[in-house]
Order: sequence, then C-alpha cells, then structure tokens
Amino acid sequence: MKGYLILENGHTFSGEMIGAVQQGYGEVVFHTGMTGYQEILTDPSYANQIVVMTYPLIGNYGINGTDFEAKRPWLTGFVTSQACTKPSHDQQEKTLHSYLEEQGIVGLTGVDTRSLVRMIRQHGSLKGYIIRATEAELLQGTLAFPDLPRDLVKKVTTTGIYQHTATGDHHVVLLDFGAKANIANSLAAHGCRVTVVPATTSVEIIRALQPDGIMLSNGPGDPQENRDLLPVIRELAQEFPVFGICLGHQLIALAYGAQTHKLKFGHRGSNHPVKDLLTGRVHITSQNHGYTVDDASLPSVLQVTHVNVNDGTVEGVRHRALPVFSVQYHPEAAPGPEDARALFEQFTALMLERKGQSLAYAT
Ligand SMILES: NC(=O)CC[C@H](N)C(=O)O
Repeated sequence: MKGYLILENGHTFSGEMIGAVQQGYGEVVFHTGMTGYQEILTDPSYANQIVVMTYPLIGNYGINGTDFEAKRPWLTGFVTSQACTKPSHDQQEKTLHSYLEEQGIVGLTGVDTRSLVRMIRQHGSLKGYIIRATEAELLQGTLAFPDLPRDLVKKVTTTGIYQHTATGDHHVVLLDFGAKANIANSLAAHGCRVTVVPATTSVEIIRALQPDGIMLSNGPGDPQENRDLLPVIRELAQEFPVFGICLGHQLIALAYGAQTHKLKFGHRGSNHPVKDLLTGRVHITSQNHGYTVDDASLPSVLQVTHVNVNDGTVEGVRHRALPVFSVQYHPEAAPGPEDARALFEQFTALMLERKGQSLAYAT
C-alpha cells in the first residue's frame, strides 16, 4: 500500500506502508547506525518521534526475544530505504514488519532516505506525518502540524517501584525517566542490586530504600519540562553518589543552574567520537539526543569532563565537590560500542568510597 511522509515544510516523500496501517505523527529524526534497530524501536527516548534510518537495509536480522530496551515502542513511526522481508538470524523470532504491526506502529519503506536526511540536516528537525496515500489525497492542504505533546517522562516512567535485580554489592536506585533496559542490565553486570522507581518518587521514599547510589536515566522530550524534578536531584546529590545518562545528565546540569538548548537535528548514531578531557582519550559512543547542555551556562561547581569531537558540545560533567557525574551519551551502548563501560566502574568506585572502602574516580 502506497504511503507518504508529509513534512511541515511542505515536502512529501513517498514509499510503501509497513507495520500497522495507520497515521503516525511526530518529530522526524534520523539515526545513522548500521544495526541496532530493535533497540532503537524500543528506546523510550524516541517517544513521539518518527525515526528515519540512514543505513539503507534494515530488518535483515529480524527481531529477537531479548534485545528490547522496553516492553513496547514509544516512537510514532519508522522510515527505511529498504525493509528486509526475509531476515536471517538464529535468534530471529519475527520480521520487522510483523513486529511493527503487532505493536501498532506505522512504518514506511522504499523512501529516498538520503534526500530526506539531507533536508533534515538543512532545515533542522521537522514535524511530519506518515499517512496512506489515499488518505493524504483526501486531506490535501488541510493537514495541521500541531506542537507535540509535552511531559513525556511522566508518560513513559514506571507506575510502581520494582526490583530489577535482587542481589548485588551496591544498591542502586534507578530513577526511571524512560530508562533503557540496558542501564539496569549494565548496573547488574557491575555487581549492583537495582531498584527502579518512578520519576516523581520523593527523596523520603528513595532514602527509605537505603541506596548506595542513584542512577538518573535517559528519557524523552525537552529536559526543561522536568523542572519539578530538580530539587529532588539536588537533595539526593548531597547524600549519595549520582550517575546521570543522557536526560539524567541534562537534569544534573539544570539542577545546578545550567541551561539546555535544542540542537539543529540532534545526535543519533553509534559512532560519535567523544573526548574524555581527564584522560585525553577519545571514545566511540552511542548517542540519541536532541538537546544539549550549554557550555557557557555551566556553573563553576560543574566541570566539563567530555566533549563531542564533531561539534564541540558538552558530553559529560562532574561536580567539583560531590560524587556526582554524568554523560550525554550512552555508556550502556545497545546499540553501539562498549568503549564507555568503564563509567559504570567509576560509579561503583564512588559507592565503595561512600562506604569508606576505596578511592573514587578510578581511571
Ligand atoms: N536519550 C535521552 O535521554 C535523550 C534526552 C533528551 N530527551 C534529548 O533528546 O536530548
């Protein structure tokens, strides 16, 4: 069935509908990874976005039963140049098409993604619809492009407290702003017992859980929508080691008075070079963010620890006096390289130090 991606700047791209045959509306963003589409489909940070894959062949290893980042996708559409209909992998359980269909997500394939991505790079991110060609013809000229829903963190966060892992040397309370499963998995792999709590959990409840450290997760939307969470983060940082990833990083920066702004078209891919200013080493990182922390707005209590080699934006900070640090990229990878896994060791070292057992900032 023929379908269109209709952008707010008036441009239309045609293709074939896959997945659920319905309308999808969102911010159209692109991801440059060659693999990792299953993790991208289920990363809650993509809520209300239509994701365009720049790599031309997507779906060739199918969908397996293990690589999900969340129970369901939160994105509103998925665009490819070519969607593979006959995947081949020993763990493959279903095709990309059947997964999208089952999850009620619309996709469009056969799209000229090179020219689409060039347009997004020139204009900045754009809102758009995926829509059946017949429906689009009926609606011609009448489509409105309203602002996208706000406060997405409260939509995607867990509704209740739960234990991800029951045993471990350090008890980490993970504030779920739309957390990818691999954050809790990476913590567990580094010897942590993980309790996941809703984004709006109070300091009193978190304290009663007796954590050794606090993890602030990734999550969707504009970080500035979450100002109500900042006092909680500041208070937790006085008592516990805190590690923030992506949205968690942006919220730490906002909590200490920095500003964030929207990037022209964001960073989404699996090979973004980031320089660690403390060691001089460059790591290849997995990224997915549309906003960034303003370097010039950082208060003196926060030190920039990482920068993006491509565009110089802030990729990590640490507090000068407290055991609080964060990165804009994804050390839990999935999809992506594993260069940055040592950050989890840094976090466990800080928790050990709090217990009076070791030195912090092991390098
Ligand atoms: N992956 C994330 O946590 C993204 C953070 C934020 N929503 C952004 O787009 O910048």
